[in-house]
Amino acid sequence: MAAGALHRSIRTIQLHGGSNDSASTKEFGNSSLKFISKGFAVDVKFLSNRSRSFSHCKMHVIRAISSHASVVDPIWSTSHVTTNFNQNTSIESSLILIRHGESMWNEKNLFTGSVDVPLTKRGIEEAIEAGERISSIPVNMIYTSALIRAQMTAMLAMTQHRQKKIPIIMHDESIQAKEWSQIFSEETIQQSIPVITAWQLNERMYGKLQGLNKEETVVKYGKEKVHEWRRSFDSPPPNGESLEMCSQRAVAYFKENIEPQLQNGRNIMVAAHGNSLRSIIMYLEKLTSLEVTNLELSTGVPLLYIYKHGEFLKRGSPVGPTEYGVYAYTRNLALYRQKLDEMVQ
Ligand SMILES: O=C(O)[C@@H](CO)OP(=O)(O)O
Repeated sequence: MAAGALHRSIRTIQLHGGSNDSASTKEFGNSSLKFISKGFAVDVKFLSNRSRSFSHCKMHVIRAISSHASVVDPIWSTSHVTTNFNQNTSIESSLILIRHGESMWNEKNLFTGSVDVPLTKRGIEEAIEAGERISSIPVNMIYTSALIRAQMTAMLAMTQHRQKKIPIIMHDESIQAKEWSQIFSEETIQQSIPVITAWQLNERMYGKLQGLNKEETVVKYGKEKVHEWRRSFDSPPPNGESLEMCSQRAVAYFKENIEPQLQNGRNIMVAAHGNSLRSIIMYLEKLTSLEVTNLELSTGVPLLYIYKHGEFLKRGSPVGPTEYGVYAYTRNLALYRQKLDEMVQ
């Protein structure tokens, strides 16, 4: 990333990050400060520290290194990633969406929602197979929900990636967690992929249906009612979230956090859930509330979108690294794959 671009992005962090970026206040008396913010290791020098508020303090960014390692991806070093902060409309990036592999409650046919259940052996295999399918598609950053089934899926999928970078979960829950998970080798950072976890991408909260058997629920409440709870846009299950409510947090998160990364040329994988992804797909494909009722997502099947000119172009699901079709979609994908091929020779 060009230095100017990096500085602009840090300024954005100051403006929008504010208190979330809470640098350790005990360091405020110093004239300089190091901190990690939104995946950037930042060195700053304070020009004025009269304000006690971090977000209002005037500062000069001396150095900012991406701790979101693969943002500056060596394999992409001559590509658009280095030049894309100037709103270049030719920027193109890949977005992979993947619903987690089969979970232990999918297997038992129980409503799961916000309950944090792991993958079955089959789910693990699905995640690995998904990884093979996307193994030649660039991934610079990963977003997952806060739930283990999505996180397992992302991690297992990345074991198959030909780039061989290591996905590392970013811990932003406290200043200490941030400090204690720092990496001190730039080379190691470059070999890592940041994994951002966000509760907003969690499965819809299924209310009083959580833990109930789906078939038994149909017997008790009728097929129509249960279908309405499961697939309608705006009818919430008892005490739970409707798809619309789930969409209010998931799509808002996508727009605020993921879309800007795509706009900056970063290739993203999102590992999440049937309904949080349905709501995101509804946004990407501009589906109506009626159309989304027919949208079903299989476990462990990755979906590829190309982001270009502010539009999301659906590219279906890659079949595998040996399949040529998907890489012919765009020149960048073909070049990326070619570089991977050259690396193994
Ligand atoms: O139980 C759940 O949390 C979801 C996804 O598995 O089920 P449904 O398909 O009914 O939305």
